[in-house]
Amino acid sequence: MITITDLRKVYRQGDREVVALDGVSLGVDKGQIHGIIGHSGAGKSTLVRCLTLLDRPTSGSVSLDGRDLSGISDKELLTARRRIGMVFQHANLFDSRTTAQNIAYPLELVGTPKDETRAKVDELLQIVGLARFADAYPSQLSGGQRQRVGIARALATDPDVLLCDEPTSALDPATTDEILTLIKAVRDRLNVTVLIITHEMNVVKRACDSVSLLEAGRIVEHGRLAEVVADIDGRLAQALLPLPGDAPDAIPAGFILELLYSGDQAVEPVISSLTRRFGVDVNVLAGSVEHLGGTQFAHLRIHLPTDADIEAIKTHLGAIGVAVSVKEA
Ligand SMILES: Nc1ncnc2c1ncn2[C@@H]1O[C@H](COP(=O)(O)OP(=O)(O)OP(=O)(O)O)[C@@H](O)[C@H]1O
Repeated sequence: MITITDLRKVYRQGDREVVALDGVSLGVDKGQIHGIIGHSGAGKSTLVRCLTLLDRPTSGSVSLDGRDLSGISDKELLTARRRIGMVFQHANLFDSRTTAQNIAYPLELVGTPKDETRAKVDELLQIVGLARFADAYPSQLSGGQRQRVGIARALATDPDVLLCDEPTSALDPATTDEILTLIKAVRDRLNVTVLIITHEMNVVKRACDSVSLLEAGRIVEHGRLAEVVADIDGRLAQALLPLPGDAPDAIPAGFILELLYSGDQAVEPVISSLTRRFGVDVNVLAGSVEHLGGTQFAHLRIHLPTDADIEAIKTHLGAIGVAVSVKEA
C-alpha cells in the first residue's frame, strides 16, 4: 500500500514562491489501479518527482507499507527507489541494448547474478508478450512494443508500486488500449499497486479502479469510480460520462433533468417507471452509457412537461438509486 500524507512542494523563483503541491493526501491499497488526472500545471510532474524521490518534498510524507520514504538518507535512496517501478511516456530505452538487455538493466545495476537475471528477463518477456523480440533493438520495435519493454523493465526489481507517468500519451488509441490491458493484466498477475498519472480521462475510464482529480496542487475530488460518478454535479462525473453540448433551444417549456445511475443502483427501469408512476411523457435529449470499473453507468438528460410533479419525481428517483440534478425549470 502507498500512502501520501499532506505532501507540499514549494519552489522558489527569485523572491517568488510557487506552490506546486499544496497538501496532497492519498492512499492506494495493494493491487489497486489509481489514476491521478490533472491539466497542465496541476502538479503531476512534481508529484511524480516526489514519489520517485528525485525531488524532496517541502513537507509531508510518502510511505510504502507503512515505511516513510521521505525521511530516508541518500544512502538508502537507491534501495528505496527500487520499490517503485517507473514507466515513462516515451519508454526511454537504451538504443544500443536489445529488448532483453534493456529489461535486464535494473538487475545489472544491483549486481543480480547472471542466471537469476536471465530467468527474470524470460519471465517478464512472457508477461509483456515480447518473447519473440528478446534480441530486437528499440529501433526495430513499434511504439507499443517499446512501451511493453518499458513496463517489463519497471517490473524487473519486483517493485511494490508501478508508477506510470502518462504511459499512453504518445500512443494511438488502439495501442493505448493494448497497453492499458497489459497494465491491468500485470496487476492481476503480480498484485502490484499501480499509480497512473495522466491528463486523459479515457485512461481512467479504461484502466482505473479509483481516481483523484489534481488541480493547482490539490486533490479536489477522489474516490472509486462508482463513488465519483454518484456526485452528478462533480467534475469527474461530468468528465467520465460526458453529455453532448447544452440542451437544444427548440424544446417546449418544462423541466430539464440530468440523471446518473448504475446498473446496480437503478432497481427498476428508470424512464418507464416515470411514465408509469407519474403519467408523464419523458423526452430523452442526450445520453451516455459507459462501463466504468466493471459496472455499467448511464447519464441521461431528459425533458419533462410543465405539469410534472417534480418534487415527487425527484423523491422517487432518489429512492431507486438515481442521482438527479434539475438543470432548468
Ligand atoms: N523547478 C521548478 N521551479 C519553479 N516552479 C516549478 C518547477 N517545477 C514546476 N514548477 C511549477 O509548479 C507547478 C506545477 O508544475 P508541474 O510541472 O508539476 O505540473 P504538471 O501537471 O506536470 O504540468 P504538465 O502536464 O504541463 O507537465 C507549475 O506552476 C510549474 O510552473
